[in-house]
Amino acid sequence: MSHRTTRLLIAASGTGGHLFPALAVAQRLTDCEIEWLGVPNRLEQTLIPEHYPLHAIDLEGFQTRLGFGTLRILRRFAASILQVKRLLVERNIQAVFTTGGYIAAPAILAARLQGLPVILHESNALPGKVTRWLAPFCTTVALGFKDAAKYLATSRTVWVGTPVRSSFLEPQTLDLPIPKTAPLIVVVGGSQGAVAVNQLVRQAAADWFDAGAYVVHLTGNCDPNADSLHHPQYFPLSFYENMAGLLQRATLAVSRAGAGTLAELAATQTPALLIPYPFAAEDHQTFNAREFEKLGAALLYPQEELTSQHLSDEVLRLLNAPDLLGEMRDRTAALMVRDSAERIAALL
Ligand SMILES: CC(=O)N[C@H]1[C@@H](OP(=O)(O)OP(=O)(O)OC[C@H]2O[C@@H](n3ccc(=O)[nH]c3=O)[C@H](O)[C@@H]2O)O[C@H](CO)[C@@H](O)[C@@H]1O
Repeated sequence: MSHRTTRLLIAASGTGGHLFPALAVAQRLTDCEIEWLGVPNRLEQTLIPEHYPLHAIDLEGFQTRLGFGTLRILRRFAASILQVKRLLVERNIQAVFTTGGYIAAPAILAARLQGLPVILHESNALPGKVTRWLAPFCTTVALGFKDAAKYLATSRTVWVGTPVRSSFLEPQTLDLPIPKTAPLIVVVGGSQGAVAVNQLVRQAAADWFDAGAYVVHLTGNCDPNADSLHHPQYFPLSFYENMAGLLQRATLAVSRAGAGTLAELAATQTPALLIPYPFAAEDHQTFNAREFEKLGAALLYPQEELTSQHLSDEVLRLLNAPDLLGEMRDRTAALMVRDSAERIAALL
């Protein structure tokens, strides 16, 4: 029997929020030959397994004002489209999948120039600029949040949720010395950590320790004070692989509102106190967080209004309200699509 596998290019780059959903889809596409498109010096260089050939293009963000330098950036952008187009031909690619961001722009345009189908996954409640501009060129735009469709009225959209790594769908064990019955607060700042949240947490944590809680703090590797708090109930880690095990065990998460982490919080039904990154493009994390807040799955705290005392009190209030935590946990169910990766794989 002759067997022809589909050759697919995945364009996903930069942050965990773009890479992990793409990896989750790739894991499900066992009968495709996958090649990866990224840029030099970003997370894909360490995260993408070797069995996906990784091609890097030199792409400068075009989040720039018109003026001096614009022409140079446009010229480089045009060159990057041609570079991807050449890659599509040389590697005999038949379809393109992208999770948005800058890398999506040359990938989508090159695919269309080649007449290839493109599936774009947009995980945010407020679709990014590249998605809004280029969605009409895509065969289908798969959405993490239902409401995002209203920004993409002229495109073909379908709600699929946001894929999480397959480890989230099975119970995992947590390899940290935390007593079984102790409340566990997990602090997540996205794939790069969140220095402002880290500071608030370090100031707020003393009361949590007094209440018997443990804290696993994912600090990222850009925080100069990451090593400044020491306590037997406190585990600071710059990056942790076993997010599934950690969030499954967590009593409560204190988190930024990146779409990737939110999908994981829903998958593990972890109640959360969300502090959106105030400088995210077009404040999109606040839009994400509102989707959780309006269903009662999380509480939202704008960073500029939050003091360490308020954070400390709010966490203690929740830890002392098991019924409320239980309700929040139940409400995350409406936000979780268990077969999100399979739905995207089916589209592809
Ligand atoms: C600052 C910023 O603009 N971030 C954006 C970025 O995601 P960014 O990567 O910042 O954040 P996300 O929450 O989407 O994803 C983080 C990912 O990293 C993983 N992780 C994190 C820490 C750790 O120690 N171990 C680990 O595995 C998380 O489990 C998650 O899968 O793209 C997302 C998708 O477009 C957006 O919604 C975010 O707003």
